[in-house]
This record gives sequence, structure tokens and C-alpha cells, in this order.
Amino acid sequence: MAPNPRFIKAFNAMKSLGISYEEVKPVLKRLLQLYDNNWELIEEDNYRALIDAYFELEEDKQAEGKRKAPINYTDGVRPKRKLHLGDGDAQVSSSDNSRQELSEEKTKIHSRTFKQEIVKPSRSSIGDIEATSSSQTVHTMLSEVERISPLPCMAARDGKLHIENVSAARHCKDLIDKASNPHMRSKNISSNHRQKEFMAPRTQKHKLHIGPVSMSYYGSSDVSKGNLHAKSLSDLFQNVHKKGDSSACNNNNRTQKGDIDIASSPLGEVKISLNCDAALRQPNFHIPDLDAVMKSMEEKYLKAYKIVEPQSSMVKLLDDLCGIYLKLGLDLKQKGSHNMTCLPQQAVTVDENNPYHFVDDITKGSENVKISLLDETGREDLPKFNYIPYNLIYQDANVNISLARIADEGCCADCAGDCLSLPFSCACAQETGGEFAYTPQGLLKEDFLTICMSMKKEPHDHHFVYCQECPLERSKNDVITEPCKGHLVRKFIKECWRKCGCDMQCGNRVVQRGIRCKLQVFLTGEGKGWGVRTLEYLPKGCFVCEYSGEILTNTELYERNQRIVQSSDNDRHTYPVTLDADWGSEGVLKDDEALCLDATYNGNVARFINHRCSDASLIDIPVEVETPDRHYYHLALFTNRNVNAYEELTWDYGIDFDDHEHPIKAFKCCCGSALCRDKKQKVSKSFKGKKRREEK
Ligand SMILES: C[S@@+](CC[C@H](N)C(=O)[O-])C[C@H]1O[C@@H](n2cnc3c(N)ncnc32)[C@H](O)[C@@H]1O
Repeated sequence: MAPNPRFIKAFNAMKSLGISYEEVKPVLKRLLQLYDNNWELIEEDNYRALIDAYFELEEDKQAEGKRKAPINYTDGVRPKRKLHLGDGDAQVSSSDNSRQELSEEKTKIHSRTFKQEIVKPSRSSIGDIEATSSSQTVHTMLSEVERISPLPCMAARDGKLHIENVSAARHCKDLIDKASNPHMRSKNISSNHRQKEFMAPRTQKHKLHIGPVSMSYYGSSDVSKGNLHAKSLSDLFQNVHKKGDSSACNNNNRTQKGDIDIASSPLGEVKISLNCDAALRQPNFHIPDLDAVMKSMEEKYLKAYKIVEPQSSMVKLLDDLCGIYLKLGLDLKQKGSHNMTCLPQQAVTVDENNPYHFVDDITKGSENVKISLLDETGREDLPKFNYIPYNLIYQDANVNISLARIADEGCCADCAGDCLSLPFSCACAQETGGEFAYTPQGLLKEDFLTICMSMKKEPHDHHFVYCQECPLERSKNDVITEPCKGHLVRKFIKECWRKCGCDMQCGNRVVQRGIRCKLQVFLTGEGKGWGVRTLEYLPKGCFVCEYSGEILTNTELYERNQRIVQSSDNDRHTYPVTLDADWGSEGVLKDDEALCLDATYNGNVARFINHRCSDASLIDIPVEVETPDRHYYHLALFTNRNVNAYEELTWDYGIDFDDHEHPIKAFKCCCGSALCRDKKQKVSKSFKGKKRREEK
């Protein structure tokens, strides 16, 4: 008889974790018995139950050398139909299904395992934990996060929740034990065992489950052991993230799978996220405020364990966990827990022999997410500028933001909650033809993006207007003002704002909620200076950041540029953007109404985004938020295709490389695109190529 393909699949899955057929067979048989041959329960979550059971067995063997079975099912007698709920146990209804039973079974098994591990509480952060106490401390810490995070109502009603998955917790415990006891690590952990640990999670995701909530931590099984500095950091990152990178454009740090990232190593290689299983959770579950979760944890955990270090926080603790995971995964020596994780704001050099510059967060905490900076050469001077997350008026710009200017028809005062969930589009969608520009997932709609991209690629196929008296020409102060060269009439997104009745999480408020994806400023090494890359996969239409800077009048910009040209510091500056997307709709613009954004001295991460001719990965789109008056608007950058983790993000500045009169002297373009418009570069490249061929 042909073998059951489900057996084969299970064995193959376990084999890929380095666990042999002989080892798996008895465990699988036992589980099948226990689950009444319900394969679905075994196959669920990539054979989680089987993996857990197997590791249970291993642990039991190691711990006591006595117990022979992974799960002592008391002679096949099934556990009672009651969940152990800790304080105020509650009876589970007899109609509970097999999932409930499984949960019950696991609960029992795991609470037993963890009770064995309980030792006296420890005192300090992970790096300081003694080998004996670490498992309890870390385990308690992790489970507490999960306990609080599901929901206050659940905690109140159901009492304590119990850990379902032990293998991840043990994995974590091992890491911490090893971190705090190098001797034990070198003595006890064979390379074979270690390989299992780091190879086992092919998905590179380790999970700790409590009730419906799971905590995952991701790591890099692809990072070959050895010295972090011996490899190019970017190679390393690329390797880590190309495989199995499932994270996507974050919304509230949420991955596409709905996990919420709560901590990560500084560069995002390892991260911890929380997920509440929709199938298991209570119907009235809502995602709690993460800050409140952390605060609760700090109060409960840090106080309970008498951790008095002023800097201690839950986030730091979890970040440390990621850092340690990464370090041990890379086989780096433990030099105290601070090198990788608790980086100060200023640049730090990690290794004297191969220094590199790393800044943990260039935003100084002003954005939703940290934005790091990395110079692998350690030779580049750090950029000097002031980080501002929002546009600020430099001096003369006339930006009039007032509620009175927003007409009743220009907002959706009668809406509530999320405008995107309404059966009809509200007033704010009028601008985009009665349809919102965003999808419920927070991405730009395909149709809208396609039109914007076509305008960018072939502007002359679209509508241009010519000013009677162009502010750009006027600001040059020439004796004769040149005629207007024309301005493309661009598509706008209009977001809901303060006068609207919807809430901040409304799907028509994307740009105003700020940066959500993980970005890094890095030294490109291609003659372009610093650039920006994403540390995670970004789907097409994802909001990345807006171009923030000082709001200047064109006259102010012109004067500023004259000063820059006269100074020696004119070789690499940011590229100001003219806010001319709606210049044609009015008569003659006054000086203080013809505005632009300049991020040279004050700006956000967008000031580091380099130019790429024609096939850049980002597109800039004008966004109306606070004022219907389109002299001033936001310029938001969205992905115009899927972008892989560690790809540089680029944007077509729209430079005319032949315009020698432009106030900003165009740089020699090194974008590398086959569609590069800089003819000088093309000529010099083909000249060099020819010379090389001749020399040969
Ligand atoms: C907005 S900034 C980008 C960040 C800049 N690379 C830096 O190091 O600060 C624009 C400047 O970067 C450089 N740059 C941007 N794109 C470039 C490209 N494709 N080729 C060469 N230089 C580029 C130019 O010096 C330009 O003035």
C-alpha cells in the first residue's frame, strides 16, 4: 500500500528541521492517537504541535533522563474538558471543539514544563541574568506581554492564560542561558544542536503562544556564522531578508499578516511581534494600545523583579532580546548586552579594526519609527542638518491654516470611524473623482497610481498651464522676465482632516499619520553620497514618507541658492521642490504664495533620497491635508512597484539636465538607469568604455 502522503509530508517537514524519520515516528504516532487521527491539528501552523511534542521529548530526556515519552498522557487517558484558567478558573462549555481540547492538552503539558523551570526571580536586564534564573525571567517577561496584550476584558473574565508553545520559549531560554553563561554554551551546545536551533525555523520565525496570542521572534538562519565585520553588512542584510521576508508596509507597525512588531534589533534583522489568533480570540477583542501594554508590563514586571536601573523599560528588554538573538545567531562574542542594542543617538564605532558608523535614530524620536544611519566605511562625515518630521515655515511663506477656510462641503463632518468602510464615498473623495485614492490596506489604488505614473513619465501628454507672470522667472530678478515654461496640472489626494467626523485611523488619513516603514540612511558608494533604503519589503502603492523641509517662498529659495553657489559648500545639497502643482488655477501668484520646500538645513529622511531617471522606485504625489488652498500642500512619496528589503529607494526629481539656467546646478547623474537622461554621463561612460577597449 502506498504510504499516506500526510505521513510523508510530516516527515519531510521534520527532516527539514534536521529531525530524522526514526525520531519523529513515535512522536507522530502518539499525537495521532491523541488527536483521533485528526491530521489538521497536527499540520496546523507548519506542524507546530508535532515540533512542540518532539522538543518536549528532547527536553524531558535531557532534563531528567527518566521520562521516556514527550507527553505523559497518563496511559492514553485524555485530559479533562477544562481549561486551567488560573485565578478564578472558569468552566469551558461541553460544546467546545477539538481545537479547545488541543489547547487544553497543550496547556497542561506546557504549564507542567514551565513549572519545572521556575526558579527564583532575577534582578536585571537580560544581559545580566544568571543562568539559573534566566529562563524564568525571560519566560515570565514574554508571557506577561502576551497576557496583557490580548485584552483587559479577557484577562478579567478568563483569568490567567497559559503558555501553549514551549519550543519557542525554550529556544529563547537557551539563548539567554548561553548569553549569560558562555561556558555552558561552549560545553553543552554541540554544533549539530546549534544548527538545529538556527536551521529549524525555516520560516525563520519562532513563536511563543499564550491562548490566542502569539509572540514571534524572527531571526536569520542564513547568516553564516563568523565575524559580522568580515562580511559586508549589506550583503549580510540582503541574505537575511531575501528569504522568507514576509513583512510588509506597516500600518501601526503591523505586518501584512496582522502581527504587530513590538521590538527589533537595531537594524531590523530580528524582530518580535505580537499576534492575536483570530480563530481563538474573543469576539470583542481589539488591538490594545502598545504603549499601555508596555507600561503595564513595566509596572508589573520591572517592579516585581526589583529592576531599578533607571533606563530599564520593556521595549529595551525586548530589543535586547533581539540583539542577543542576532549576536548568538552570528556567533559573535558577547561583549555585554549594550553594543548592538542600546545604541546612543550619536554615531558609534563598533569595532576598532573595521569601524563603521551607525546612528540608531536620526529622527531623535520624532517619527513613529526609528530611522537608522549606517556608513560601512566609517569614513564619511555625518550629515549636518536638523531633523524635522513636518514642514515648517522659514519666514515669509503665506500658509494660512485655519478651520474657517475649510468649507462644510470640503470636509466630512458627518462621517464617523473609517470613511473607507462607508457604503458611499464622503466629500473628501470628491477630489479623486468620488473614489478614495487609498485601498482599505492603506495602499494607493492601482488606477490612481497608474495615472500619476503616466504623468511623471510623459508629462507632455498631460495638461500644462502657463502663468501670466511666472513666480519662478520673477524670482530670478532679471531685467526682462522670461515667459513661463509651464507647470503640469497634477493629481491631488485629499485626506480627511480635523474638521472631518472620522477618526485618526480612518483609511483616508495615510500621509498625516506619518512614516510606518522601516527605513535606513546608508552610504551608497556609487558617487551619490547618502541614500535611503527600506529594511523591509514594501508593496506597490505603499506610503513611504513625505518630503519635509522648510517652506520657503521662491524668492527666499533663490536668495538661499545664490548664497550656496557663492560658498564652497555647493557640491552636494538637497534638491528643493517647487510646490507648483496648482499654479495655473489662479491668476498672478503673489511672492509669498509661490512656495517650495527645501530640506537642506531642516528636513526629514526624504532629504537623503537620491534621484533616478525614469525608473525610480518612488513617486511623489501632492496631498492636501490641512488647507484647501493649494499654494501649500504635502509632497508624499509612494512606492510605484514592489520594493524588496534592502533596495535603495529612489525618486525621479524631474531634473532637466539640459536646463543650464536652473537655479540649482544639476549634478552629474550616477543613477545607473538605462533610461538616464544625463547625456553628459552617457557620453563620458561611452568614452571611458571606448578608451578601455582601445587600451586592451
Ligand atoms: C536630496 S539629496 C540626496 C542625498 C544626498 N545623496 C546626500 O548625500 O545627502 C540630492 C543630492 O544627492 C546627490 N544625488 C542624488 N541623486 C544622484 C544621482 N543620481 N547621481 C549623482 N548624485 C546624486 C546630488 O548631490 C544631489 O544634489
